[in-house]
Amino acid sequence: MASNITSTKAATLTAKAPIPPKRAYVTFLAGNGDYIKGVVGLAKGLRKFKSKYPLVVALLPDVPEDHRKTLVEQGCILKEIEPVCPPDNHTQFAMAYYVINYSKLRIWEFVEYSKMIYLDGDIQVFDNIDHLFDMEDGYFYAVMDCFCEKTWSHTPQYKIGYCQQCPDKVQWPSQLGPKPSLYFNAGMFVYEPSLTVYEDLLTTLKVTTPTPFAEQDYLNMFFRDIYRPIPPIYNLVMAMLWRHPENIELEKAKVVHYCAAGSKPWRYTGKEENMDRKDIKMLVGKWWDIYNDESLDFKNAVATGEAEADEDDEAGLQLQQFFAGLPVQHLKAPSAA
Ligand SMILES: O=c1ccn([C@@H]2O[C@H](COP(=O)(O)OP(=O)(O)O)[C@@H](O)[C@H]2O)c(=O)[nH]1
Ligand SMILES: OC[C@H]1O[C@H](O[C@@H]2[C@@H](O)[C@H](O)[C@@H](O)[C@H](O)[C@@H]2O)[C@H](O)[C@@H](O)[C@H]1O
Ligand SMILES: [Mn+2]
Repeated sequence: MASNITSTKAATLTAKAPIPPKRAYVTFLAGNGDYIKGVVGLAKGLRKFKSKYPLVVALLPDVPEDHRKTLVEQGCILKEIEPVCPPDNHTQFAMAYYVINYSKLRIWEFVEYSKMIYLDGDIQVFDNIDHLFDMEDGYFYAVMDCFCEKTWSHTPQYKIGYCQQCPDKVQWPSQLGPKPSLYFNAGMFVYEPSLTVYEDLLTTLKVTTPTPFAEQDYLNMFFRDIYRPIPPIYNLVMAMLWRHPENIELEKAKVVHYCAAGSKPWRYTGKEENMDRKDIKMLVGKWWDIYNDESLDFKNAVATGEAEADEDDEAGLQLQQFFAGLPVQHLKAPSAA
């Protein structure tokens, strides 16, 4: 009898126990090429800095079995997604392969998670960033991009030398209409999965003409009203090092985005423009240190019983100070996105 009472009581208690909101990092993997190395490196970097949350990998059907096995062995949670194709159009994407990046939109369907941080496979973390999950709900958080690379040569801002990183250097001419809204790099962002937003994203995409930066342009348009910039230490877009060094504190970078041409560590030759810089060589070396560190392999980390992440309160405080300094228009209530 006692066991029944116990089990009934336990069942009642369990039924009432609130389910804590689930959080995870998420990245995107397509093809059978070498981006697998980027994702393995990212999984090991998150582990090195004791993140409390798992890494989900949204992968396209063309990711081969051996790559999937490697990811599972590194403790990743695999979720296969169907490709998302933009409307037929003859847009010249900044990089031809950007067309596959629309498939990133599938991560809004991962509603088993209340909040996720998306990180490109060519990103590495160099500190614990779990505190970003505690930012106020209802906004889309990401780091502002730069318009100065020739990948932007198709845009009016590039043509007149305007960049949001230094808005006073070249004034936006009124004859070009309103100044462009703040624009984020879509290699890293903090978002909340939602089926209604997911359906809206896919429906709106059907009637949106594709543009050179593919899903990055699309996400900037879609989330314009709830976008909140976060400090560049959370997504060091490599070109900032030579385009806007005054905005960068390299030693404080918690997230580095190897997005400049020739900067992918696993393909690095040092031959492309700017790739012979000392800071680039240092960042590529730091990426390889993590990638080659066998103690960070999942099987070894489990064996040594890695400790839980200890929240970095100082970083959370600095983030609040950053928001306090934001112009008022970025603090307005979120509209339905
Ligand atoms: O062949 C590819 C190309 C891209 N990606 C994924 O798509 C993301 C966006 O592409 P990329 O980072 O090369 O764009 P960039 O940030 O350099 O413009 C990558 O980080 C990967 O996560 C991939 O898995 N396989
Ligand atoms: O599909 C469009 C891509 O656009 C972005 O990359 C670009 C962009 O940031 C430019 O500003 C840089 O000049 C360039 O180097 C960089 O590759 C995202 O990082 C990537 O994830 C993806 O969304
Ligand atoms: Mn990238």
